[in-house]
Amino acid sequence: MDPREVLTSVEKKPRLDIGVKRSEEQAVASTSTATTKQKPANGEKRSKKAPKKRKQKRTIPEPYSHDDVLWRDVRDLLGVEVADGIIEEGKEWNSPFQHGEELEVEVSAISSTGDGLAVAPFPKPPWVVIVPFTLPGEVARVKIHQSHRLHSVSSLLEIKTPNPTLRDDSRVKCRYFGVCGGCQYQQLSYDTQLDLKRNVIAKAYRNFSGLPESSLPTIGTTVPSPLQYGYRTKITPHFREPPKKAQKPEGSAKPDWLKIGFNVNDTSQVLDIEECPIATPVLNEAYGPIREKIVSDISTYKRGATLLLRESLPIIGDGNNGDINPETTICVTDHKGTVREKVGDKVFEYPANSFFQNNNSVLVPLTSYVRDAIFAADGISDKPRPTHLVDAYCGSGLFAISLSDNFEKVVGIELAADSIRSAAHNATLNGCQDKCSFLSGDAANIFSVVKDPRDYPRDKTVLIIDPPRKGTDENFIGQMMKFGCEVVVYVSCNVHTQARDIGMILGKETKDGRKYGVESLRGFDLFPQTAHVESVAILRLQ
Ligand SMILES: C[S@@+](CC[C@H](N)C(=O)[O-])C[C@H]1O[C@@H](n2cnc3c(N)ncnc32)[C@H](O)[C@@H]1O
Repeated sequence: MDPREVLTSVEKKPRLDIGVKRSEEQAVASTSTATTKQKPANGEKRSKKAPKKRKQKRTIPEPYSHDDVLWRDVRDLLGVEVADGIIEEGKEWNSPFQHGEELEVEVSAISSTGDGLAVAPFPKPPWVVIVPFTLPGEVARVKIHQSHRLHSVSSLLEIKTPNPTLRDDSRVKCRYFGVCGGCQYQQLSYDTQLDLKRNVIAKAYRNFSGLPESSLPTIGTTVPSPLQYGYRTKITPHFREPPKKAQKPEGSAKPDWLKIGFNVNDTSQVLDIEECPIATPVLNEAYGPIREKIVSDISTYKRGATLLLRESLPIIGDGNNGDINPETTICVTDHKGTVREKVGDKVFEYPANSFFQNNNSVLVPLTSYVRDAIFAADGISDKPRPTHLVDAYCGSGLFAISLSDNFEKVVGIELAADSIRSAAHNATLNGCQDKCSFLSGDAANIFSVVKDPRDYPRDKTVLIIDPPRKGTDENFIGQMMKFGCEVVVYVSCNVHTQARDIGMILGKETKDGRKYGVESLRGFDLFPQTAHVESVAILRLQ
């Protein structure tokens, strides 16, 4: 069954007291963090009593950003024709709500950003209210705190009628859930989370690829993360600078103004957080003493700071120290330190402040899936077996090195100088330095390096693209089409820019007039309990 059907067409369910009790607690937290009555966070100017009518910023969101994705969902929920009609009349900024207004709404859908979406109740004009931490079918009391184009953002005061089919609050493992902006889905079953993520991919391709549904394969079920809590190997809690009139803290007690943690949902206020259940146990153990040290040293900080906690295998001597006990891990906090991690039988070292995937438990399933998909046609079609691998946006060499056993020659390219140094070092660490080379520079430069078909025969070459959230660009895609290798794997942490790029790729032809088709498309859950999804598309020349 299409997960959307489960999640958007929910019959009314009887009110359940258990849901009400939790939401009362949550209401205290949500109201206390989202209204102007609350003391401002450290370093922020105290706002005077909020005016009833706030000047509304009329900003159109950056394409493919979080706000743009939300906007598409708002437009879909109102109905594209209705929304476009209001835009034509120039009334799309006329919010029917006052700042601070409280009302009851019925949530009818869940957005790709993980928020509940409700249509403003009659007699309000067509308008959407965004209600965080709620599910389709739930009736909630909310407080409006911002208005944008055809929608207003609210904070949740109380869930009056929970959706008992989807919600089970006993699943929630974090005491900050419902206030912290980190997780959206702890109240859901893990299967529902995976279904929702599949639906996000479907919507992204509908909204951003420009491709007819018939040109895409059925989107596969989302591959689960082996760990659903305790998986994050990196966290970056932060705190703000002490307020000017801050008293020197007495003894070891943490002053009230000092909040060390993550942002309150949808705000820039810091929520004081003592533990994070999605982070690994090693990070949580290290975090308590780190917090205590900050409290005792706080008078030495003139500014705020972002902490870094990253799980690592111990590195002894030059790092080439043979067998590593995978059970023993440490927490690296030095931004300039080195982190060591094992993925399957490969070892990776990288600078603590550089990019590496944050959920180690799912990296073997992810890299094995990519390998199996690349060789899926082997022995079935008359095409030659791939022998050469080009890893664009290679970071510290995760894909290049993990898959190196399956190829004769591998090349990676990466913009960040320290990551590319690590990739070369990792090739040596794993004994594949003779077949792997790594180049520093913009990803598009790789095509001038692999252009000689004697070095990289097109029919035996695979290209992996794993760009940052903004996706790749026209220059890269143009050169990739001229290169025209047999298989392309596009891995992305932002399925919306991936959909845009794949739409572009499918609209172009290689030099010899061939086109790519999408052979498979599915999500990987690198971020359980959150609305994020990693999307993997396999493209093959037709
Ligand atoms: C999502 S990460 C993927 C890294 C690697 N594939 C991995 O999984 O560990 C994207 C990488 O692209 C790099 N990057 C960003 N812009 C780039 C560009 N124009 N050319 C090459 N690399 C780039 C970033 O530094 C980052 O390491």
